[in-house]
Amino acid sequence: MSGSDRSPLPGDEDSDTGLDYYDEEDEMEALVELGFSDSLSGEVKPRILLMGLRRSGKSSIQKVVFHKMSPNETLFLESTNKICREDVSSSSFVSFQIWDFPGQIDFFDPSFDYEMIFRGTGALIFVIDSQDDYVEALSRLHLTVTRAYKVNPDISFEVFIHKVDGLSDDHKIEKQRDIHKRANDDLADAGLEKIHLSFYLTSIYDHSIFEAFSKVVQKLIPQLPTLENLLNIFISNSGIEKAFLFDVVSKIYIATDSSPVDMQTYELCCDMIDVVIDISCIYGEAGLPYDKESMAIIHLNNTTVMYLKEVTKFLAMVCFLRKESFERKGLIDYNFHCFKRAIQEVFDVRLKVQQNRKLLSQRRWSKLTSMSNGAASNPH
Ligand SMILES: Nc1nc2c(ncn2[C@@H]2O[C@H](COP(=O)(O)OP(=O)(O)OP(=O)(O)O)[C@@H](O)[C@H]2O)c(=O)[nH]1
Repeated sequence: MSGSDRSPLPGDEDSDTGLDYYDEEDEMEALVELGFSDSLSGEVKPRILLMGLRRSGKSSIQKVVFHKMSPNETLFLESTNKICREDVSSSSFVSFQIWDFPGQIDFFDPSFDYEMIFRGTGALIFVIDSQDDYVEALSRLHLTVTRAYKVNPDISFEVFIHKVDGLSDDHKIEKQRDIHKRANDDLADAGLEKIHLSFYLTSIYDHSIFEAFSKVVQKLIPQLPTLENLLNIFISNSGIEKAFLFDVVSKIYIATDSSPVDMQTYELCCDMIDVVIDISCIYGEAGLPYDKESMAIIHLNNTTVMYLKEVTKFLAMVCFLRKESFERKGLIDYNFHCFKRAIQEVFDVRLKVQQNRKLLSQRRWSKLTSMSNGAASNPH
């Protein structure tokens, strides 16, 4: 084969630049496709949409989870009448944009560019008020999901069956079953059974909303399997029963080991984080309430110990273990040290990838603007 008819190889002088250029463009396309880039601003953040009928509880969810608003204060929230965008960047792992939509969106309104919005979306949370009649909500859910899926089939569709605080346990399960069945039947009738909807029972009056949000956010972390593996290795080497990696600011857990999570354990973790921050604020030295030295041990009863340790500026590991295992604290601390170093590496790689993507995005944007300027100055 002559040099001219073979495909260029990565060692060839010219092809190197060609391949680089191709990769860059390709990666940008992929990023925009996957919804990880706001190509105009150069920002690289997954976008989470909060949608649903009026008064279903969207703004309350956002305020309680990300602004520490107390649930009772949400009674005074005014209706949202335009899209509210917010950046959530407490740690490198919990970094995304939330878009809170007004209740009534008209997909036929030409000023609402839903194609652009869905193209850049990682997760769409549809909130249904479980205390209200949900027939209209279900038809809106169907319309929204089918429109979004056509534009971007990679979106995670999350349905929050919300305000379940007013319902008995039996009633909650009954509602979930009914909503699940009707929503999936509607999709099957439209020949779209391949669309997967995840359902959560939520309320701002307990921890369920934080737990549900944790699961939504985890799906947007590409490194999740690595984090879970590291936690699995850490707990099995240290005799620990359950471990979580928490974002201390939002109390969203970004990963846990592969054993199942129960609500009570999750609530205890949230309470422990609150206690640590509160005590540190009241009795700690001036400065940040959470830093490299942050650590807490709580003996729950005669058999279980909770152990919290700082991992990074915004992340804490909270774990549960038996008292006998805690007697080997030296071994746990050694394993924790290795775990922390590994997390730091994952963290650094992620940061580098994010910076590179941002750079690529900005470079591409300036290339596009210089091309359009050139076209404007040269009409031929
Ligand atoms: N019982 C109960 N009430 C809730 C819950 N979440 C929100 N609410 C109440 O629901 C009402 C409406 O909440 P909003 O957050 O304003 O609803 P929204 O969906 O943003 O409304 P629009 O901006 O009009 O689209 C408020 O009075 C909240 O206090 C919940 O989990 N349980």
